[in-house]
Amino acid sequence: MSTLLKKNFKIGLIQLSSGSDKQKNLAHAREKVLEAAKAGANVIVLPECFNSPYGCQYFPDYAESIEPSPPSKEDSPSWHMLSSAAAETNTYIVGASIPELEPKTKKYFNTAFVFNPEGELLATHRKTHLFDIDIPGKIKFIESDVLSAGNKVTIVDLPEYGKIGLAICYDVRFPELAMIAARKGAFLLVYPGAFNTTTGPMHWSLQARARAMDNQVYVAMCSPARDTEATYHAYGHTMVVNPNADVLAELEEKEDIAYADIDGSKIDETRKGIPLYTQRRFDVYPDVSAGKVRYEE
Ligand SMILES: NC(=O)CC(=O)C(=O)O
Repeated sequence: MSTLLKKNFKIGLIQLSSGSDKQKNLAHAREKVLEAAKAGANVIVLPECFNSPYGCQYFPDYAESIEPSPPSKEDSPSWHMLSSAAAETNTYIVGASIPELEPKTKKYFNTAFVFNPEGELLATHRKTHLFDIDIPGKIKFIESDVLSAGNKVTIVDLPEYGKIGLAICYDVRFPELAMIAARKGAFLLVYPGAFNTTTGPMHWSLQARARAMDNQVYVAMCSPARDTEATYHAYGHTMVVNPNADVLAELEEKEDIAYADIDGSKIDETRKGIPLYTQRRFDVYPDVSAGKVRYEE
């Protein structure tokens, strides 16, 4: 058995097609979770903003409050759908993400959840790096016009399997989060994310493979399906990459589910062949996981 992963399992990533009707989005997401579980997935991932279209103009209307925990069904129907689907299917669900309204501060966040097979919430992650970019003539998107940023590295212990690192979309461009999670023992980094048709072809696969290669861990990136009628055109290409940076599964742009086997021996084999973990020179440069890190396990 692997040093990091207690038991091999199948991951299912749902490249969900969502529209403007939240109730329909939730019902549809639930159906797809049942489908993935029926196909044998033990850990199921949903994409960034699965209960709404992706765009700053939508966040306030679709936002839910998740405090106190558990929230009421009225305050957070998405939370309750994820919890009951996890319990019904006996799976772990990375239910990511939804716009969250923090009642106390009236701030909005882009928040992902992890539920266990009993339907209990194990962790939340608020997108830590907001998607503020301006590529002239191509795309301008300023998430910070509406959203506030989370402020921690999120590492979640799935008791049956081991630790995963969880972050959202633009977070993947900041290798520090991945390095910290991997050095704290994560075997898999999960990124629900909605790249677009400009940045997706440039960097989606490169980011996934780079985070996997640098850290010798599995990486799972889960996108919404592309909707060309929407204001934001998601790239799609949901993918799973192994610790040697090989792409194990990749979708196109339409709705579908990607499956991959997560095998602990592949991590050990990769790290034995190329032993980065014993060769780092922390006498020459600092270890980002050793300093003052705000993280949650
Ligand atoms: N949507 C995002 O948060 C990030 C993205 O599209 C990109 O980094 O490119």
